[in-house]
Amino acid sequence: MAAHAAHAVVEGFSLQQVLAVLPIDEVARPNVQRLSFDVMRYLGLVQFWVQCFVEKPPAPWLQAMLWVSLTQLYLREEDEFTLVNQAVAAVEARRPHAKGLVNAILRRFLRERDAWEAAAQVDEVAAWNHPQWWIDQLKAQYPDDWQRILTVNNTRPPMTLRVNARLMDVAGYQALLAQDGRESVALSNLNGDALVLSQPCSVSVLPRFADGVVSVQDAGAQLSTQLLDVQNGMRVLDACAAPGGKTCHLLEHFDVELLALEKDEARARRIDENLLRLNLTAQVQVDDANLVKSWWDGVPFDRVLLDAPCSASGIVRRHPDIRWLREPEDLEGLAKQQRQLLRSMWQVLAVGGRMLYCTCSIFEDEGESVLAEFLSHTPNAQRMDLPLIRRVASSDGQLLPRVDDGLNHDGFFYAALVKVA
Ligand SMILES: C[S@@+](CC[C@H](N)C(=O)[O-])C[C@H]1O[C@@H](n2cnc3c(N)ncnc32)[C@H](O)[C@@H]1O
Repeated sequence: MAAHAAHAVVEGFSLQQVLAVLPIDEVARPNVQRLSFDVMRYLGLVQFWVQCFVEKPPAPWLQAMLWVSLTQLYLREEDEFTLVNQAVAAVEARRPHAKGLVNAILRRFLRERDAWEAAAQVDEVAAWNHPQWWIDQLKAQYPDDWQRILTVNNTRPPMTLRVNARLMDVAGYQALLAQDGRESVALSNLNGDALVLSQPCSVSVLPRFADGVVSVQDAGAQLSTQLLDVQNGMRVLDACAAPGGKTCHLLEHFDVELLALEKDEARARRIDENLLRLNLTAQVQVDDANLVKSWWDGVPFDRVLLDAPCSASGIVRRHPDIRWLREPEDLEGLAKQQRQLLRSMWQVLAVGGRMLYCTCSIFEDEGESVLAEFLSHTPNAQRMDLPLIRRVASSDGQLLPRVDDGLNHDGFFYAALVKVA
């Protein structure tokens, strides 16, 4: 199943889509997921090996079986002979004639591992497991940090929780987790509500998850609530709201009148589900934020959160297939959407009000460039300093993905704009 999933991603389907439709036995699902996600993190490497060391390219599914098996052998997390035997058994069940070939290639890897690894070092795609255009873009933008970013992108993500400030504080929730034998680390350097579990688990076993005491959300995403600078009683718009992570976090802190807009109806239902579980209230409306006349009653908003659709280049560790699905040309289309949304949302912001523009991208084309273009055409927009971002990221608004002590978060771009008279 993991080989089918890997092959489908190479054909252009997202892993999430594919894993939702493949006939996977529920007992096997967590392992299929793990194998599929792992192979995405090492796809450049294992494709390079198959290309270099397998003389005649095997059929697509067999190639994908080799990618999955080589990834697991490379990671050295399981007994290598068990892995080879199981890979061969899986091939035998579907393509009996290819069993010998797969057995020979995997055993050759075990014998020649050092040489295979050394060969991959001279190929950037194999060494960094990202497409060449992505590596080049990061090198140009972050000459000192590109290697660190790519390394973080290839790690398994932490399971980060947000404790519902209306019901409990982080220390209280850590105590509940400890009663169940679960260790966690508070990310108080970054955000007062965030903690990382030492071992990821299913939400169904998290204490009081069903009662809304806790949600799953990256610590970088949790910064939007502080950066929007909301006060009780304000009228707030979340213009691109699904699945509602940022909407719910805001409502866990403030009593505001909140409109959550979302273009995609199916995704909008997830905002409702989250509000219900967390016992919070907002007006959820399915609409295109750009069609201002169709949804706006003409009363300006004190705060607007614009969490725009983007390449998701900052959350690659959580969605390791993204890098293989995106094309460099996608960035211009996304930037166009972002510029359009900024212009539309500016119309509904009150004078003196604040808009927070954010994306989960680390590409300049979707952050600073979009903002510079907007500011050059909008004389009544003033960019605010964001000391919180400067403290943890030493830049104006670009948070790069990190896994240091106390700073474990995805990559985000944040910019706060005030509308002057
Ligand atoms: C980055 S996600 C938002 C994540 C959300 N803010 C959260 O924290 O859970 C962007 C969302 O914007 C929606 N979207 C894209 N274009 C839109 C538009 N023109 N109007 C409204 N929603 C839009 C997408 O369907 C997607 O759900």
